[in-house]
Amino acid sequence: MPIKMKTENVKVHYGDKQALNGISLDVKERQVTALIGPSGCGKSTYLRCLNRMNDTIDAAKVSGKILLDGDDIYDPDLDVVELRARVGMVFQKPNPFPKSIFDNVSYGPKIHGLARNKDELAGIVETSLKRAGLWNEVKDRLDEPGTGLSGGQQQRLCIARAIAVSPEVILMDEPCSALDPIATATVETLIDELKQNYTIVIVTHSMQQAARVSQMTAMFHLGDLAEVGETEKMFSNPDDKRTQDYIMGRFG
Ligand SMILES: Nc1ncnc2c1ncn2[C@@H]1O[C@H](COP(=O)(O)OP(=O)(O)OP(=O)(O)O)[C@@H](O)[C@H]1O
Repeated sequence: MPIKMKTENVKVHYGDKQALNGISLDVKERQVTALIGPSGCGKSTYLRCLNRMNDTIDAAKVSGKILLDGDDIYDPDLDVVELRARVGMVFQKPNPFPKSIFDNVSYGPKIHGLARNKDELAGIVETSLKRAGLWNEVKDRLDEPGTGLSGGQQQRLCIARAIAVSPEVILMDEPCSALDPIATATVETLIDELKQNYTIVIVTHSMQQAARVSQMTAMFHLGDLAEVGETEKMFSNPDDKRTQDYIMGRFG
């Protein structure tokens, strides 16, 4: 698979504290890359580098190179709003807007001018909800508030919202941690389907989830990239002792 995003020697400081010590990692196109590692090792910080979400944290200073299709995402000519449409994000806690199901999904396409008229907009909403595996459950109540859905449905709504602006990459920060096992299984199946069209990077605390959904796994430890490799190998025969210890449950 070609490389979709490339990071070279990425360092992040929060004030005096260094959270990432120089991460060089390639994210392959149309694959799921899982970021694993003990709490506080820098997984979310790294994820936020990929669409410049760390810009929104005053104390955060990012250095190093971050490339999307070979282009520097810190290029001054690059529009960060555009970048975040290309590299979308789904958060830990489902966070639908306090608006209707329809408006939650149509908001992004509207502000990015992706639809020429109402019918086109409705088409984008339908396609996005279908891709997120939510259409059948909500098609008769698109005017109802998104916040009235179950947790698992809300998370799929947030995934539909991310998909609606036709992203190339979707970043997911522990997207199932607030969901029950059944909703988790639904979202995991969805992630597996989404990789046909999108490049996905997911932070997860669940080794089982990483093993189930990802093709590549990157193991972080104290701000370093301990090891990266094919998920199958990482979970059966890791090279790094820190990975072995972590997946055996010895720390974290
Ligand atoms: N906004 C912030 N301000 C200051 N320090 C921060 C901030 N966000 C994260 N950190 C620090 O940076 C380090 C890495 O945090 P990060 O959240 O990236 O780790 P993580 O691996 O995602 O952790 P977890 O698995 O617990 O979510 C931690 O020491 C954390 O305390």
